[in-house]
Amino acid sequence: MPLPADSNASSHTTRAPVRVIAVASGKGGVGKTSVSVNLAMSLVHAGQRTLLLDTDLGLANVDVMLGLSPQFTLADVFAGRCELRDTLLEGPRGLWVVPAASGKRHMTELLPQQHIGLVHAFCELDLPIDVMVVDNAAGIADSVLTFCQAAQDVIVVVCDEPASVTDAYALIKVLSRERGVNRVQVLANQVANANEGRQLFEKLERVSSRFLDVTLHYLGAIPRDEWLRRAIQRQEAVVEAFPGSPSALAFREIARRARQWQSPQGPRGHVEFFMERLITQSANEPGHHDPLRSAVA
Ligand SMILES: Nc1ncnc2c1ncn2[C@@H]1O[C@H](COP(=O)(O)OP(=O)(O)OP(=O)(O)O)[C@@H](O)[C@H]1O
Repeated sequence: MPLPADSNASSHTTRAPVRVIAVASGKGGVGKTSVSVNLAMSLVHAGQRTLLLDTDLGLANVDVMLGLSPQFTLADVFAGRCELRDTLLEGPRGLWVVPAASGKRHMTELLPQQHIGLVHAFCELDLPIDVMVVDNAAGIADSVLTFCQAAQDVIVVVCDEPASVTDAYALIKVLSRERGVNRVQVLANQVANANEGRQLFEKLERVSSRFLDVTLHYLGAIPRDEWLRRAIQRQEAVVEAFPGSPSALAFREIARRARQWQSPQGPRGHVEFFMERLITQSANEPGHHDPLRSAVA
């Protein structure tokens, strides 16, 4: 897959930092991948050059949801069979996708340095992108925490199930206490009405503000929508397949809000610091090396 013409041509320019949005949920099956895919696609519709990164190294499915057939995945990169740029796929309307690998259990057991190496390798890809949406695995594994910590914004997806709310709280708790994340966006999915979404948020907010040093923002709600299921069956984003459906309209509104987020004033942690630094540097600088390879060596 050829990279865009200017992907290696920024040795003298300083680019605006790429906005990195991590999507996580705690509990599995709440709609995290649907949110990642449709948020990324809505950002593309809004003219943002977007990369969708699937980091669910155990149960990847971004590529399946978009009907893409990867030749290489992150599993091949870690096994030394290809470079990170070889995994890049072009999805609908120029959305860039980096697929993970499904069913490779050992991929879930990577070392923290390898997660960080991966983050750095992405920075050095130097793709001309404005936004990177990171679809995380369910749970609170190290990889999830690292990608959320490295992102400027974290979206936690919840739905109206007790386990979803308690697992979302558990995720927010470790992000806040162990990784210094102090700002989280909450997105309610599969809601029956707007009230339900707001109530879900308030439930989480009440307990978080009491016990944690973190600010939760209500990003909004995506309705339970049969059109979204149909889109999944067609292996398309609902915003592409059924742009007038209730969930597609909601995703467009979420993307509009996400585009208005202020850039953070300063680096939040060392991973973010490195990301911002590396993204604004050229990949062609003398002494350029492949941090992913060093990290996995
Ligand atoms: N807004 C919605 N309306 C209707 N159905 C939905 C909605 N969101 C998700 N679903 C249903 O939930 C299923 C799981 O969604 P998805 O794969 O996005 O969840 P996930 O949290 O990424 O799961 P996993 O943790 O297994 O990766 C979808 O196949 C779809 O059928």
